[in-house]
Amino acid sequence: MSLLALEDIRKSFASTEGPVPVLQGVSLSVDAGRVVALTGESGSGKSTLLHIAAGLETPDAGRVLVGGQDMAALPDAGRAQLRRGTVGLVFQQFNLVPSLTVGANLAFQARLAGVHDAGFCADLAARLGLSDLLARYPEQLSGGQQQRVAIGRALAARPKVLLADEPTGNLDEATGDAVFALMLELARAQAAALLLVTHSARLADMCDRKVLLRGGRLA
Ligand SMILES: Nc1ncnc2c1ncn2[C@@H]1O[C@H](COP(=O)(O)OP(=O)(O)OP(=O)(O)O)[C@@H](O)[C@H]1O
Repeated sequence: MSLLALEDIRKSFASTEGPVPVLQGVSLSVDAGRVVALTGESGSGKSTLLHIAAGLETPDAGRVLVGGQDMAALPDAGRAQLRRGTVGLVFQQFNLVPSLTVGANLAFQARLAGVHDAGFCADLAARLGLSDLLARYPEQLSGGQQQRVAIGRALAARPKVLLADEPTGNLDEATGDAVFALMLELARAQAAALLLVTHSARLADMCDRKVLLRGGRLA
């Protein structure tokens, strides 16, 4: 079954010259244990599509199904619960909680979802090279360290659907490759659906499928 299904998604943004269509009928599904790379040039609408998949933005038309459930058909509380328990997000703004340590940030999503596992969290921290930073606060981290915390926070909650927008964009090549491989390994091991945006053809080649967004449609 598709854990994530986007059906004929359309989205325009208002501008002074009138509405600008960004997504013009995008359909995409990601099955359990599969990793799909979303590519496309800057401004092609990749982040917009990911935000819609996450329920953070509403499409003008089309449906988003998570685990077979239509996001728009759920009441706000149900949508929030689905997002908390099922969907993991790694976005370009890392949205770490500034008042919490790295360790508490790593555990944050898992605690919200009611699946916190201290051992798994510690293992993730080690694999992400964060073990020595657990007592620090986000403002005391580099951009790449913050990015790894955001990835760890999402992975620690063992989401069934993981959406990631250039998740290794702030990391050097060797670190980025290792972190990318970890995301793929866990998604496959946990039978999660992973949809990620990447500008790297090399990283996209490591995924099960590559899709290209161009002219508002998937090519
Ligand atoms: N809230 C908004 N209001 C108006 N226009 C927007 C808004 N969000 C995105 N856009 C426009 O929609 C288009 C797609 O933006 P989006 O961020 O989805 O592209 P992208 O493919 O993720 O780009 P990049 O690779 O540079 O991150 C762009 O032309 C952008 O200017």
